[in-house]
Amino acid sequence: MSVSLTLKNISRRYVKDNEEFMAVNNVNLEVNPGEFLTFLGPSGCGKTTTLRMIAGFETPTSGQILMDGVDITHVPANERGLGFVFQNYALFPHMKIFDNVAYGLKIRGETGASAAKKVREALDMVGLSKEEQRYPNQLSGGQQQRVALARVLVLRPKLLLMDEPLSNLDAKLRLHMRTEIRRIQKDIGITCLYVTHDQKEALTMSDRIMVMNRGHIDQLGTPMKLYEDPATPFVADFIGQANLIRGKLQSVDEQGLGHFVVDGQMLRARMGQQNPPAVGEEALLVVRPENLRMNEKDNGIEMRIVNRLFEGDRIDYHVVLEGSKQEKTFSMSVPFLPGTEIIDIDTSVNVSFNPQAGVLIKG
Ligand SMILES: Nc1ncnc2c1ncn2[C@@H]1O[C@H](COP(=O)(O)OP(=O)(O)OP(=O)(O)O)[C@@H](O)[C@H]1O
Repeated sequence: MSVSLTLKNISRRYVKDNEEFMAVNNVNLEVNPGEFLTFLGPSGCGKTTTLRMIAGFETPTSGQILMDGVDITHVPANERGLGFVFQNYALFPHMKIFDNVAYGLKIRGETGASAAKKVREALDMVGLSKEEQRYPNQLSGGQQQRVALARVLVLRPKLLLMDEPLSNLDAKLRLHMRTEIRRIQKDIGITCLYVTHDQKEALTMSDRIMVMNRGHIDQLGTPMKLYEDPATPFVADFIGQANLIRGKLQSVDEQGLGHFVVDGQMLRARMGQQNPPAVGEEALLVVRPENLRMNEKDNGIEMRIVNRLFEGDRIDYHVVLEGSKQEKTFSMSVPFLPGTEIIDIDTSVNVSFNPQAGVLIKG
């Protein structure tokens, strides 16, 4: 059983330092049944507040929340039938894993054989059937996190809400748990809303990502769409690494490529679909470090290498536009393969890219 969720013009106002501000500002969202949707953004952008309003722990200042078309805006949290997993997943240390998972059912008055069956099913979902007689401190951090998930899943929630559930785990375990959580969510087919400030986590786990910036949605889309066609400089910079190069859009040719002038030099790039600039306007070219090439001439611009970082599998060159008013350093990431030529700092190079690998946006 999976449900849809709709947010209609949801806002939340708070008072901070005696001033009112919008922590969440007019958010509209349709979450599809069975979807894994992530709220991504920097600290303070309103992710947690949005999730807490869906959970029923906060009341929106205005707007509506609908589950399968039914208005739940004012339904108390414990009547919404949702499961919430926090980053602090304190298990009861004196209770066996089985009892930790059974606890919620017991509170509801469900005990006996049917409750035990549900507990075993939940433990099975998270792959911990064999551990039911152990205590939390006998399990690894990742296993404990899965118990926390089982404890929520045993209640058969209609919707799973997760707020930074992996942030207390070490880096390696975090990577492993990304795959685990996604597998479990897919197996059950439950609709899931997930909060993180980690863009890699969002990219690898989500069906769609809602990028939040200062209380509003900057962009909503699939991970690939956000990466390839960012709507704003903020999204371009927050998702992956991006070079943002300022210039002016001179014209758009019959292939749909924008002709873009940067310090008197002409470059061609794809027009952004989400937020294209107008001809004659100042605009930004977004090009990823891995898409820049050296000395291939076509669609290139003269730059000077100012730094070089060896990263093992790649070399990261920092380059600047020679004699430009743009004092920014751009980044070019070149795979380090056998025979790769190493270029010295201070060398002038022609830095180019395939026009399809650059995108022009307003900014
Ligand atoms: N109860 C509250 N009273 C006043 N301000 C609040 C309250 N809760 C949150 N805020 C403010 O609202 C803004 C959004 O907070 P929120 O916790 O939703 O952000 P977030 O994106 O989840 O960030 P983080 O990742 O740091 O939790 C922040 O500026 C925060 O300080």
